[in-house]
Amino acid sequence: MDNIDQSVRPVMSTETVFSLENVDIYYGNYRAVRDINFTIPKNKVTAFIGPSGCGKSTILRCFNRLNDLIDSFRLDGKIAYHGENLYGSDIDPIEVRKYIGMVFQKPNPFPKTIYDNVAYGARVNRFKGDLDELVETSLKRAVLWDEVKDKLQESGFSLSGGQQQRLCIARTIAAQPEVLLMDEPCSALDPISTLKVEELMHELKENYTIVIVTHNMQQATRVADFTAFFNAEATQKGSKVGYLVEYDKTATIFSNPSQQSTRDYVSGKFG
Ligand SMILES: Nc1ncnc2c1ncn2[C@@H]1O[C@H](COP(=O)(O)OP(=O)(O)OP(=O)(O)O)[C@@H](O)[C@H]1O
Repeated sequence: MDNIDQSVRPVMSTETVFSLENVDIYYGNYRAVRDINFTIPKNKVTAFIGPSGCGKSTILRCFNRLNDLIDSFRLDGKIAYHGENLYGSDIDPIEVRKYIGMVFQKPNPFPKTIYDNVAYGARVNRFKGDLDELVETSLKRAVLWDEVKDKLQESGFSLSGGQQQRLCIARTIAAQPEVLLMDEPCSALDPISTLKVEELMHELKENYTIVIVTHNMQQATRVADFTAFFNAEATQKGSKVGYLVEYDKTATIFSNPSQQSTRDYVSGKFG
């Protein structure tokens, strides 16, 4: 088995946003991931890669406490956000989601106008500022403004898939989060839309910390500063448990990984 401890080097160069210490995640009696230790740096893009079922989405969803909505979910160990226990008894998961936004695999605009999609979170939070300005700034940051500025009152569904995904990113940004979690945000998009969302990530990381789950190796090399490779192994009970094999600069993971299983995965030998 891989020597895990030596290969999961902490990223020390920049401020840490999340740190995970001895994290185990369960769904009922089933342990989905085990012994996760690493940190997510601020204003960088971190990619999670690995074969299906190794726990990438499970871990991502822990960062904004989305798994709390699943009855059987349980987390052991600690996830800290800027040093504070994200699962502390005094932490309100709804507040957490204001700081840590999520963009999903399939674009999921609300059945509302383009404007109202972006303004939605601000209205819910009784935003006191200039709503028009917030909508415009968010659409500009999502690099969608020029394409929609003349049809803000049209339905979000009238947009193409790629535009809908950027609308969802604008909606997330409008809530003024610090972190953007993206769970395979391009898997339902055509190559041109994918490229636009990837370019967007480069721009957004100036202001946001981004964590992205992707099955697309090229995408990880294009967008991510750091990459975490997860794998899954069989347990004695016959189920599979996910674990972190290696975490490093993306260039290292793809060109000079320290673990053979990482090398095999990134070169397409399994997964
Ligand atoms: N709500 C749930 N209830 C029970 N088990 C779950 C639930 N969500 C995920 N799992 C299980 O946890 C394990 C990890 O799943 P997860 O979706 O996190 O993996 P993944 O690496 O993101 O997979 P993929 O790449 O296919 O999306 C899998 O065995 C999965 O079946």
